[in-house]
Amino acid sequence: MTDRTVLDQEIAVEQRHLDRVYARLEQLRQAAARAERDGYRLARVGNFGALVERDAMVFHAARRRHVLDAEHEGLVFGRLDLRDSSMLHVGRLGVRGERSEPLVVDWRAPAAAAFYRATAADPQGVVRRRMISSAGERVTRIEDDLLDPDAAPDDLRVVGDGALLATLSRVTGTGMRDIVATIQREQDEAIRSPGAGVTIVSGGPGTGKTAVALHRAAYLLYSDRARFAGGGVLVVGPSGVFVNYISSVLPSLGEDTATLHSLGSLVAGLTVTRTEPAGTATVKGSLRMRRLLERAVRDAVPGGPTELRLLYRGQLLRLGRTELDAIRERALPRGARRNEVRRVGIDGLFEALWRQALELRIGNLPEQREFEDELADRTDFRDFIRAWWPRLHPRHVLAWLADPARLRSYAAGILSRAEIELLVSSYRSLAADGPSIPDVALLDELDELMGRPPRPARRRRDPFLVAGGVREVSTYADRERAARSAATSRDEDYREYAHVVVDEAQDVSPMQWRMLGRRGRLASWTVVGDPAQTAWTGDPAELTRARDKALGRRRRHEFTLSTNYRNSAEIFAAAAAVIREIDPDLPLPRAVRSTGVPPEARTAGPDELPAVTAEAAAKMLTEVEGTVGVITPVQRRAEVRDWLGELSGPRLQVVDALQAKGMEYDGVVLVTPAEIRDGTPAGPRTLYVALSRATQRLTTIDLTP
Ligand SMILES: Nc1ncnc2c1ncn2[C@@H]1O[C@H](COP(=O)(O)OP(=O)(O)OP(=O)(O)O)[C@@H](O)[C@H]1O
Repeated sequence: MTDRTVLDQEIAVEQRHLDRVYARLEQLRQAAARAERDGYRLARVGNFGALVERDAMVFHAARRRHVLDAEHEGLVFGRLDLRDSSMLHVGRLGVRGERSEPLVVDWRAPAAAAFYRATAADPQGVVRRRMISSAGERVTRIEDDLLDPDAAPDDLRVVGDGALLATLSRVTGTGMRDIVATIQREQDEAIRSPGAGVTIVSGGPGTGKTAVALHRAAYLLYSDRARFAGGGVLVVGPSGVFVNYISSVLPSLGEDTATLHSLGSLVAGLTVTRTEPAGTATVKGSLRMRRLLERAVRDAVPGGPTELRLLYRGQLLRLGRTELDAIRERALPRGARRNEVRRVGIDGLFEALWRQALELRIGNLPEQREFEDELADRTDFRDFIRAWWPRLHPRHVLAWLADPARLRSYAAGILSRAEIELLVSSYRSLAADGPSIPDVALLDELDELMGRPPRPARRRRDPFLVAGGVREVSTYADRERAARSAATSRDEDYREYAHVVVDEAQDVSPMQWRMLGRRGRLASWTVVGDPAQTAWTGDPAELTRARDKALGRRRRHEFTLSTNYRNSAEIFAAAAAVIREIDPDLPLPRAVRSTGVPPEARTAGPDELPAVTAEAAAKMLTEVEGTVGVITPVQRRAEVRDWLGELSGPRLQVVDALQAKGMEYDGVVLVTPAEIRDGTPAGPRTLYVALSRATQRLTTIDLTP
């Protein structure tokens, strides 16, 4: 028999199984819909037993239907033939046959772990591991690994080669793909690490840290749904571009309850995408900013009244700037929250005015209480209060920093002169540009420092109320539905996540760790990152302190990934050379795929740069089938976008070197790498990131010296 015939026969075997699975799925779908209808009918019987029964039925039916309805590209992707002659198929969800026999085992179930972990050295009872690729409902390809030849029966066939490499050579789409069919052993160990505590995953570029973080979120939701779907899983990435890129992975794994945010959108009501040069971001990320902001929130409102004048029973009551400042400062001892102690400030005014009225011996002076009521009724007094002690929103106070004199006075003695000037130049354009990503953590800090004006408590809707206001007794089904709807209707400012996943953690600044910590007080954590890629150039001890505080004293589990699945070996060699210059001993991952095409290095004079960039991008679009990223220094992004106007489209994206964090493109055109390297102290690391984004082709364009 030829190899081809054997392969076709084996494909036919798998096709029969897949047909059976799809037929069974259709049956289950119909049964689930029926059960859900019947379950609700049972509820109308109204006795307790029927309610419990209905509960169980609806719970299973509703959940099942939701899972079954999801689209399942590559539903079954693996098969294990075991030493004891049994066999199982691994897929995106578990499916049982009519006699409850497992037709597919969910990839997250313990029985499926061997699919990812077995090796020839440690076969874990697996004789043959088979990877099955399919398009829609058709099996297109199979690849086998014979892990335990001694235990293989004579008729066991082994076909195909290199499933992983075949997957890695696929073209990149606009969104990241799941890797569920080809998770590697070291990755699997991190994915299935215990749900409690802190799981820390590190590794160089392209080692699958993001992929691991997302598959881990899916794994946790599967392994303890009540806890993680109920409390919520928050996934945080560095930028909006990145969050967009990863947003389809969890849904493709059948999980749609996790909440994804970038560091610019974590605060309710904000969607900030503007990055800042690493130097400025480092200053804004320092814990010292908290002290600066503490000064700001205790300051007088810019443009606010500097004196209070009231005509009272023919006499002038007057408080000048010094008295007003003293009243404000007394009402705001350190730690007091400005929006919450407004009443104390107003009482201070009353007190000072009353004392003055006594001193002036105003005739017919009423009781102090009545005097205060009279003032409180007066429009001019109320207008004064609104101007002197307004309810402040964090963005109001941030806007105060646009005034260089104020900013300098808040920062004096806290930041160095050079640091202050970086802030002055950044905040000068705040009104025009809006806040940047590092500012979002400052806004969150201001929110905490100032507190919120007391608001009447909102009544919460009780998800367990059934018709007529009766509280449901048996609640499995409702809890399940409530958990799903909780994910969509969770308060924008929700802070009680059960698990927080932080990607690109090396770039989370101390101030950003504080912002994350506020949302993860009850959470276990998965933190993934690569210290070598950091743009943070501040005090490392400060960073460690802030991070440890956010993560708490929970037990830590550490994992390191060692294979670069993204870059061709040729491209990673160029990136490695840059990081080696500043860190010769850094352990680097191994790139497993070679294309034979080295990166192309071009140069251009300043005048030619626009044309050369456009030409290189156009060429790149013809050389690769998938996506092209044009990566620029932060300050050049807007102009490069203009240069490429006509080329822009779904396949081409222009990002600055900071937005490129975590991203992946088939082809990358890197504009003026020397400017990225030399621009800031974090330059070489930022360039290392930019150079390690491409899967197939890389072109660099530097200015001619
Ligand atoms: N086991 C795997 N099978 C197939 N593809 C994989 C596997 N692991 C990682 N990849 C692919 O490698 C690429 C890099 O993965 P990912 O973006 O998760 O790496 P990373 O470690 O987060 O990288 P970086 O630190 O550079 O941002 C992605 O395209 C991912 O799908």
